[in-house]
Amino acid sequence: DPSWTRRAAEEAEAVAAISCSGHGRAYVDGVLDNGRPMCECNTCYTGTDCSVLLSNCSADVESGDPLFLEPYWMQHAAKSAVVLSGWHRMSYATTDNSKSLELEKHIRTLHAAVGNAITDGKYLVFGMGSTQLLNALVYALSPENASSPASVVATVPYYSMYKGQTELFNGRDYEWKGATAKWMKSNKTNFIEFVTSPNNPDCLLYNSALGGSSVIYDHAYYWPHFTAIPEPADEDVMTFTMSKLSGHAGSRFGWAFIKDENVYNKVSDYLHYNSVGGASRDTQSRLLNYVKVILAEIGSDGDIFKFGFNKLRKRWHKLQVLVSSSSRFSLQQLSPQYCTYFKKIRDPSPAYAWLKCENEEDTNCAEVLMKGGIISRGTGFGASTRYTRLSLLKTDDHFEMLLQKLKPLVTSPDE
Ligand SMILES: C=C(NCc1c(COP(=O)(O)O)cnc(C)c1O)C(=O)O
Repeated sequence: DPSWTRRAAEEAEAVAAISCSGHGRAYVDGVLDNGRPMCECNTCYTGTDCSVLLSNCSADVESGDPLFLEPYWMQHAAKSAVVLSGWHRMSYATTDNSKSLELEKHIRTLHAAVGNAITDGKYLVFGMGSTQLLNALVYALSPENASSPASVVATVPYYSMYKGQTELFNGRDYEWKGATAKWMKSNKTNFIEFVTSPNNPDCLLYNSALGGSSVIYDHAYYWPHFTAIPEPADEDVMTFTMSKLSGHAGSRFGWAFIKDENVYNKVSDYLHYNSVGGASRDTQSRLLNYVKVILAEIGSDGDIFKFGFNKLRKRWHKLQVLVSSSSRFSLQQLSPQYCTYFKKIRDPSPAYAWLKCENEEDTNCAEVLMKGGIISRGTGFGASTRYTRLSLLKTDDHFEMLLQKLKPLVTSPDE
């Protein structure tokens, strides 16, 4: 029947037409209420159509949930929709981590077009989120049957996943050894260093601190949304994620470029035993379409990087103006920088605010904010509790709620 897609298309259109008052959205697989998917509301909004603002509700800016890009895809609904047949790619991973060769081609083309990575001569592997690839790479870079395990380190403040994974998976051949600062004077062999650039939580561009042989460059945020691109990254091991490129965190898709074939083969072995290959084929089919849209819109008014940069630049500016109106808090220092993508010097547009509580008595900054109705992330970075992280990546509702709750704290009589 040539119109077998009609039901799916009509259902998708009907659900997309459910407005949820602009403070939520409905999904085709949402919980049904009278046969219609319910609205799933942004934090602090409720009601069948998300039109009710809860009083006294905390601003939740704890996670780097990239919903700031949701409006972009709503604006590109027709180009981004994908219909998959019920028999779409039912097989297990066949060869080479069950990678979509078209997706591989388009990802390499995108890096070349954006100019944020050199991918020639490097193997590409897909993972269920770049999170799955992080431990796969630690395993692959650890020496086999070495007399002592590799030391896994990162520079403070670091993304908590590195420590959490390394300790939980507790491999024989690697061990979490904390901050690079502790090891600067030691013998650099048998270290695996995570370098996050731009960094999470302070959004600065980082290089290796130890200068050792095994470095995992986590470039989750090395896209023009979040930072100037001074030059293409060209490292032996680099990870990226669709979560921060297109905002599709729920699709669980990340990738790594790996120069060394032996490391690539060990990562592939890990993925086979961990999940019979990396990311699902359904996810790859869906995301291939999004990469095509991103590529097609580069340089036009529909350029996702222009959308993301402008959104985050404005948020950062508003937050800076508010925080600088008092001495109670301070933010990380970010400077305008020349960007090879936009071909101009551009303002900062960080994914996160790394907020410091300056008052002597405010030793736990996350607690100070929590009392003021703001949920932030104050632990896990290896840093002092005088700092806490504010996510700038969520919806407009989340960001406006943050400003609303932060204002009285900044101008509080406690000062
Ligand atoms: C969502 C958050 N971090 C995602 C993240 C990830 C995870 O990305 P995934 O591809 O979605 O698994 C990897 N690397 C860095 C530096 C990250 O910050 C967060 O910190 O709240």
